[in-house]
Parts: sequence; structure tokens; C-alpha cells
Amino acid sequence: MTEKKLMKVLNGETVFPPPVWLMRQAGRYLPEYRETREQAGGFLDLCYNPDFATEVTLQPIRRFGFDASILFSDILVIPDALDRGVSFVKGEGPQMTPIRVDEIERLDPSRAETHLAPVIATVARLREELPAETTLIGFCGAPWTVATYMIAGHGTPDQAPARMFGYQHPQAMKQLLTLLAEMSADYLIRQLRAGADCVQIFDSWAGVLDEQSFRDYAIEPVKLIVSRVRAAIPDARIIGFAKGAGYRLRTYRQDTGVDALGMDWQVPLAFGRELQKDGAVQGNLDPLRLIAGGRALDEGVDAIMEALSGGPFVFNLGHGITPDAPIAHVEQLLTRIRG
Ligand SMILES: Cc1c2[nH]c(c1CCC(=O)O)Cc1[nH]c(c(CCC(=O)O)c1C)Cc1[nH]c(c(CCC(=O)O)c1C)Cc1[nH]c(c(C)c1CCC(=O)O)C2
Repeated sequence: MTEKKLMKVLNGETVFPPPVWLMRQAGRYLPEYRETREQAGGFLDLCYNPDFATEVTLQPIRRFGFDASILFSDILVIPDALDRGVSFVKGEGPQMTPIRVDEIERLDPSRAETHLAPVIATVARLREELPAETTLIGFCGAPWTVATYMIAGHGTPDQAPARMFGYQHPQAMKQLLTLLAEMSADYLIRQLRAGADCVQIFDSWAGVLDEQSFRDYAIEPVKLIVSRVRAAIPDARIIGFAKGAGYRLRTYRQDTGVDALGMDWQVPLAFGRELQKDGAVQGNLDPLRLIAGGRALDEGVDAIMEALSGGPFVFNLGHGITPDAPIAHVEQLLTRIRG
């Protein structure tokens, strides 16, 4: 069996043209997603229904033939498994009950295995239904990013509530992040055993942390996840996406043990090349260039390809695709990369 393109890259090989997938590639920019979403009812009903979740995961593969498919779910299924009252309100994003310091000790992870069983069933279904050449990526949120939502109860522009919580209650914060790391490791191990080829850890809010907090809240918990996953599955391949980490990506790979680094669009390409000397990198087109289309899109793609396609590289956006992305621009992107 020939190895899948993306897996070759995660093993340090250079593949040309590079494999490409887009963060949030199943989503509201696709009419077929909006239709299935309508049928499923709520967003979480979609995540926990293997028929619907398999269908929406496959939609972007059928339409565009991406090299990788990412399990359809959400990072907030972990707090949902902890009974934090997670809901997705139209137009307002995710909401849940903000956690108090004294509740952290009483969080009970024992429901998670049963609660998340439908997501694992979706992974197994995808394994059967995906084309043989398509890599299946599992994922979880990094403990810090998940904690920011658990503490504030909703999204915020700079995660001030979680940062403040960390300064005022460092012990409780550490306890929360350790619990989330242990649950996330178990969850990733189950995804890999069910058929995911590799996994990505999304730390979308790593960038707001100061130096010490970055070490304690972004590095340490992800390192714990990586070591637990590797203890169970020694050759597991893991992508770390620490958005906004900037210069700190220089040591993120060694410090956490992830194989590949996801880069947001603010990471300079020359720095990306430096990072590539130690292994694979993934990224990093500004999602707004995809909306703009035309020359802005072509020039963005060309600059990235020129800088990074000579080494181990996975083409992606620097953050998730947004609902206003035109389908024709996604096609333009793929043609530009693949020729
Ligand atoms: C922070 C975060 C979340 N979820 C996720 C992150 C980390 C990555 C990032 O920073 O984008 C990760 C995520 N969310 C979703 C996926 C599915 C896989 C994929 O296609 O990439 C993945 C990997 C589906 C989703 N997750 C969500 C949607 C939109 C929900 C809908 O259909 O109404 C999708 C397709 C909802 C969600 N979920 C979350 C938010 C903030 C929102 C609302 C934002 C919005 O409305 O666009 C939390």
C-alpha cells in the first residue's frame, strides 16, 4: 500500500505538490453542509449523530478532493461531556455555564467515554467510507483553549477572564488543565484506535498568554497529552496548532513533542522555513485572501509555495475557513497549488 501524502509529510518527507486541506473545511460555506445541518437540528445533534457527522465530513472531500479529511465534531464536546451545559446559539457562538473555582475539584470525567462514543463511531465509519488515498485527521482542543470557554462561558476577544483566573487561582487552573489533558489524551487515543491516521491539537488562544503562562498553560498540558498518546501508540503522528505563538514556535515542537507545527498567517515565511528544518510545517494562508480571490489569493498561495514547498509541508489556511468563502475561490486555490 502506498503511504498517504499527508502521512509522508508528517514523517518528514517532501511531497510535491504538497497535500492540502483546510481547517473547518466542512462548514457553512457549503450549501450541502447547511442542508444537513438543517436536518440534524442543533449543532451538537450534528456532532453526535454518526450518519450526519460522516456525511458532512465527506462533503468537502467529494466536492474538492482534498488530501485530508478532518473528523466533524467540535473542541467543546469535552466540556459537554463534563456536563457544562454547552449550547450553540445561532449568531452568538458557543455558550456554557462559567465554571467557578470550587467546582473544578468536582468535575467528573467518568461520563466521557459513553458520551463521546458517537464521535468515535463516526471515526470508524469514516475509515470505511473515505477514499484510500485520503488521510483521516482526528482532533481535540488544547486544554488552554477549551478552558478559556469553560471559564468565560462564551468566546471573548482576548480571553481576559481565563487569564485572570490563571493569575488568581494558579492551582485550580493547573488542576483544570491537567484534567482536560488527561481526558483529551484518552479521546485522541480512541480516535487513533478507531482509524484516525493522525491528530491535530487546536490551541487557538495560545497567543494571548505571557511567557510564564505560555509555558504552564500552552506547553505543559499539550506535552502531557503527547506523552500519554505516545505511551499508548508509540508511532502516533500529532500536529500542534498554537495560534498566535509566533516566535515561541521555535521551541514548541521540542517542548511539547508534536511532530508538525501548524502556523497561522502572521508567521513570516522565512521563519516557517527555519521551523521546517526540524520537521513538517502546515499553513498558513490568510483566510481573508480566500475571500478576496483574484490576485490576492494567487499571490498569497505563490509566496507560500515558493517558501515552503521544497521541504516537508502541508498546505492549509492560517485559521479556519469562514462562511463567506466563495466555492469558486476554493477551486482557484486548489488549481494554483496543484497546477
Ligand atoms: C475555538 C474552536 C471551536 N471549535 C474548533 C475550534 C478550534 C479551531 C478554531 O479556532 O477555529 C474546532 C472545530 N470546529 C469544527 C471543526 C470540524 C472540523 C473541520 O471541518 O475543521 C473543528 C476542528 C466545526 C464547527 N464548529 C462550529 C461550527 C459552526 C456551527 C454551525 O454550523 O452553526 C462548525 C462547522 C461552532 C463553533 N465552535 C467553536 C466556535 C468558536 C464556534 C462558533 C464559530 C462559528 O459560528 O463559526 C469552538
